[in-house]
Amino acid sequence: MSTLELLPAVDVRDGQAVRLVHGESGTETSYGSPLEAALAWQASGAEWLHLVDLDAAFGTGDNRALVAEVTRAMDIKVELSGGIRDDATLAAALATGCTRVNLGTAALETPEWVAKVIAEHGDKIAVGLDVRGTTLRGRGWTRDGGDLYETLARLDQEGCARYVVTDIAKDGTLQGPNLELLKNVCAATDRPVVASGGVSSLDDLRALSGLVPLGVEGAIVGKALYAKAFTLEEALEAVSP
Ligand SMILES: O=C(O)c1ccccc1N[C@@H]1O[C@H](COP(=O)(O)O)[C@@H](O)[C@H]1O
Repeated sequence: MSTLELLPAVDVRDGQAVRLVHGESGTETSYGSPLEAALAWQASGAEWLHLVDLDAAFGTGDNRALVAEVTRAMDIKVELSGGIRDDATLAAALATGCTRVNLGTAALETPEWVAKVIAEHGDKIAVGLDVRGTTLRGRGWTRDGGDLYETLARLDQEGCARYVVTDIAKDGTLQGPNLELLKNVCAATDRPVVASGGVSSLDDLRALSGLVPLGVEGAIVGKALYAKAFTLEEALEAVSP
């Protein structure tokens, strides 16, 4: 059986590594230098880094130079997201050498552009499906963007390689992942799914590992690592077969 991939998260706001609660602006807890955080996850054995420019996602500026510096400093694979919405921001993101980018708002607001870049870049493009219930949210999770399953069907048809599914109600809360949502998404698509939101314990990671046969490929872990609920080494051990 394949091993669940773990993607420690570094979300950057105003130059700092932060965690939010429910993705809401103003709920930040700061954890210092994004580069130091990323290097620490790499040193602890991470194979992936999930790196988010939150200011670009919220439209409150950007941390592009900093996320590019962090990406270039990594020897591991980087999934880069936040504010990648047009040719210029996509080109800049890919030029960092990241392994793939994660598109959120663009998949809701400019579907023709997203279909074009999926066709051009294949599995370098993932789409972030950030949901409340079954309603997608964009622009820093502040605006509704349509139905999850209708959008998923459209993106599947366009050849989207992978989805990063975040339950906003769980994100940053340490309440456990939404396993029902993940099962439902896996039932609706044959593409790999990266789970995001709510991981609080090693048992949560074991539960997500149990969904690997259904199509869950990986899990983003944020608050639990920063809050020291467990170490990354313990997490990697927990998901190893
Ligand atoms: O990761 C977060 O906590 C988060 C909170 C609020 C908004 C976005 C967030 N993260 C990620 O940002 C990208 C979407 O950016 P965009 O819409 O393409 O500009 C996506 O990966 C979200 O999961």
